[in-house]
Amino acid sequence: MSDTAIEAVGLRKSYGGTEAVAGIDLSVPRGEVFALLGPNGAGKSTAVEILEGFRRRDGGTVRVLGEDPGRAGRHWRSRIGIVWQRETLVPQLSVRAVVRHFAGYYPAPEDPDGVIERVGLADKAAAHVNSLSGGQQRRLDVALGIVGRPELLFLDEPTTGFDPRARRDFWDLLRGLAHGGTTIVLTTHYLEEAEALADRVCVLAGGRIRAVDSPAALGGRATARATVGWADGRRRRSVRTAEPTRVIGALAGAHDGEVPELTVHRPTLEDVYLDLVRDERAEASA
Ligand SMILES: Nc1ncnc2c1ncn2[C@@H]1O[C@H](COP(=O)(O)OP(=O)(O)OP(=O)(O)O)[C@@H](O)[C@H]1O
Repeated sequence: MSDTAIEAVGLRKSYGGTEAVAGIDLSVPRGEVFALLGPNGAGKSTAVEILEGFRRRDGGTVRVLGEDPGRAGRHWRSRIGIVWQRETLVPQLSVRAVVRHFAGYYPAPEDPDGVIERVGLADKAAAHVNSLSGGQQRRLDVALGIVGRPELLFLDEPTTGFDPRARRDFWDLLRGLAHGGTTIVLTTHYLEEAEALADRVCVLAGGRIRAVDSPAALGGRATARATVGWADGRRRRSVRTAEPTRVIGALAGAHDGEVPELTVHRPTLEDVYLDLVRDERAEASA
């Protein structure tokens, strides 16, 4: 079995005159949590749908779990889990009935009640699906995505509409899956979600990859200069430096101890993300 879950080279897709995915290379090792970030219309869904085998590509080579998703069959599909962006559309069935039904599609599913428990819906197992709140429906979507014990799980904006507590619980669930060896590809607009979960993030804009790296290192974050700020009487002073500790040491000496209103700022993931996609907006309007 290959150590690579996803390998794409020169992946392309256009809709009429719109080049949605303009030749991207991706390599995702097994067991990784890989987050795709990018503004609306960046090409994330198109790329992911090609990897899932739901959309034809115009060019490039793609291997997902060792097979070409454009040709792979049912067995391959049973090794993949998908959590869709839309709400679950099922008739008036109970949560348990829906999860049992989906479990029947897979050769070696998890116990439906165990899955319901894992997504935090145990007390809703007998409830009708259409009585669930939006966040509870998303949990059910996740249950349906993982009941087949996927080797590779795709999640499209999974925590939209979650309250903060539900989001944290959901992150723990994903961490548990990753810990168990599931490869996870996540698209999200929440940068803190990418930072909390992803081993690597890929920023896509205008159908092209702008950067791929760990959240800590993306866009040169790890080595970026820090901004040290302090109050000098009534004036606010700041300096950008590659050596913030040395600057603070000097300031502490100059102030004989406590430096008034001391702050140290390093670029956040949001700062570098906005820089990366700002370039793209400038190119688009040029
Ligand atoms: N079925 C389609 N027909 C025509 N154009 C499409 C189609 N699907 C997507 N596009 C266009 O392709 C581009 C990429 O869209 P895509 O949905 O892949 O972006 P996205 O990054 O997933 O966006 P979002 O964050 O809004 O979900 C956009 O310009 C979009 O308008």
